[in-house]
Amino acid sequence: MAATTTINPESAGFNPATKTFHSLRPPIHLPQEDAPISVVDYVLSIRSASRWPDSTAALIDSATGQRIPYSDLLKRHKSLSYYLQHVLKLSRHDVALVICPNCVQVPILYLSLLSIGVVVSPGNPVSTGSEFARLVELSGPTIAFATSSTAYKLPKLRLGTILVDSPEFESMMTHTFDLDLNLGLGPTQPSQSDVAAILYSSGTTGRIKGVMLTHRNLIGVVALCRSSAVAAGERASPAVLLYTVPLFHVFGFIYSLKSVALMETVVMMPRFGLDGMLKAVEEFGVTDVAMAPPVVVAMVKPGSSERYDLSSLKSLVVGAAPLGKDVIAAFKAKFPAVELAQGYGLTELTGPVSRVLGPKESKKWGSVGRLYGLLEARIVDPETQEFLPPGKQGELWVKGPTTFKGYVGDPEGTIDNMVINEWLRTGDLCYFDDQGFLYVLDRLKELIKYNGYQVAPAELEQLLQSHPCVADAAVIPYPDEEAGQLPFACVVRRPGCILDERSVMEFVAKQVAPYKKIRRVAFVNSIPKSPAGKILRKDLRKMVLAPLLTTSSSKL
Ligand SMILES: CC(C)(COP(=O)(O)OP(=O)(O)OC[C@H]1O[C@@H](n2cnc3c(N)ncnc32)[C@H](O)[C@@H]1OP(=O)(O)O)[C@@H](O)C(=O)NCCC(=O)NCCSC(=O)/C=C/c1ccc(O)cc1
Repeated sequence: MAATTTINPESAGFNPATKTFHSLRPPIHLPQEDAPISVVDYVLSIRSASRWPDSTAALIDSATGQRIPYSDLLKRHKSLSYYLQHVLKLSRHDVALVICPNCVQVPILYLSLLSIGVVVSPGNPVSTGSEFARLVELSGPTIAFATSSTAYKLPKLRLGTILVDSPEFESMMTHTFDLDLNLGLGPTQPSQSDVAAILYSSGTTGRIKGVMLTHRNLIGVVALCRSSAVAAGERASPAVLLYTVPLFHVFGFIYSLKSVALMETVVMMPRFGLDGMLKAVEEFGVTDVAMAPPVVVAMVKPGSSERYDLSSLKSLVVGAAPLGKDVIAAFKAKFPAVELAQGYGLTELTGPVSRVLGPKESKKWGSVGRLYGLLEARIVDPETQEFLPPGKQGELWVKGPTTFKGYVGDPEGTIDNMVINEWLRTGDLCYFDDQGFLYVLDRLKELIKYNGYQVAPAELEQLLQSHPCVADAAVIPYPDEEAGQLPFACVVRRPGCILDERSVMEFVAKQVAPYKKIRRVAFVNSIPKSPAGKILRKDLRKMVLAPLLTTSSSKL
């Protein structure tokens, strides 16, 4: 890390007077805040300035090869919007749950719901019935959109559940209604301050939280993504993107909007598999892939990708969790022509905060890039709350128009802890170097990242404690080369009870989505706690994990 004395604050974008980091990217202009436009109006206005023809493929289904050109996407969006508004009678502020794997219908559904002011609330289709019940309780949807393989898990809603993989849904998108192409939304026209989406994020308390994002927030991130595309320079042909990241989390959610704005072709894979992804890259000439670190780990394994022609590939945008330097080195050696662009983002900031841009910046191994144009940042000492200069580590705080509106049903409580004078506390331990590159070192908040998904230890601890043979339990992250971290349970058995590792894991697995499963168990005599009863996780990590790991304990 650079020493503070050698740092020129200006080259890091740091203002010593305000102790604030400013973006080094070109400024970005957003529409007037009171302009009556939705994020869809904004996306479509950018799209209409694109130089690519409407015959460009908007969406490709990797399994069937079905291609939907932009001309058709727009027609489908108009028809579906009409149907939702005039037949189903959905209106501004209604909430729609969307429980679907990645498929070509979802971006069209998002556009249509957002354009008529319906709040889109996407959830993970592998969640359990009780997890869905909690989402419904939080966001109060009137309708759900799901697939035939997920719908059975959803509670009954006022307007029921529409299956997006049904012939009926296809006809909602393709029926030629007597359309006034300008939908004439009148009073249903969303305003920028309206909530546009509720995304779900794991709370450290174990209760899932609904993160409210406004149309203004989404307009902000579409503008950020567009500025990156402009900075990256013109392409000879439209970019062909493949998302391995799910459309129900912020990374995939905002990418589905920005791809329409930039007229990118998106290849959809319903379920991730490395071979399926590489085959799709070869078959559809994919240029860019959005992914979480485990996919990079899989790609660098010897023999994993050699039989595919990946020459179309220009860049990988990697976010959702840290990427190890050894994996970056292996990737660079194996794919020297492919840019590995790390990014950093979080749901409460509508996704992107920083990213690496272009081949020169991608040489900064381990950095998650520079701040996006609309954002400011501070590095704050967690003990003293002092604002720190480049080269010093502290909690990252971020300010900008993409800061979320609040958590559903918790207007004051949680947001007050997270947002201080418009500054969002990220809960991540970071530093900026002398050129404004951001590095994420650790998480201050108690969350495990499994395959780029957040897992709250508290949620699993509550489940474990409900087992009749468990006297006490704590869950900590266990480092794993492929998944990043695994949920690891430390369990105190009740005297006289027989309880083994397998039964602990099965007990939890039955009640949670697969990514939250406990994947290792240790039996201990007690869980170290503070006098106030708080689990001393650092002590537990040292006590339980250090003997199990051959790597240095600083990695824990
Ligand atoms: C492609 C991954 C890395 C691996 O996929 P996988 O191999 O299918 O594994 P999963 O983790 O999805 O699945 C876990 C378990 O669920 C199972 N599963 C799986 N899909 C099924 C199924 N449809 N049916 C039934 N069982 C199943 C799966 O089999 C497995 O079961 P098990 O055998 O117990 O391990 C996948 O995990 C993944 O995409 N993770 C990324 C998550 C993600 O996007 N997180 C983003 C959060 S938002 C964020 O951080 C924003 C960052 C950001 C950064 C920069 C920006 O510019 C903007 C934003």
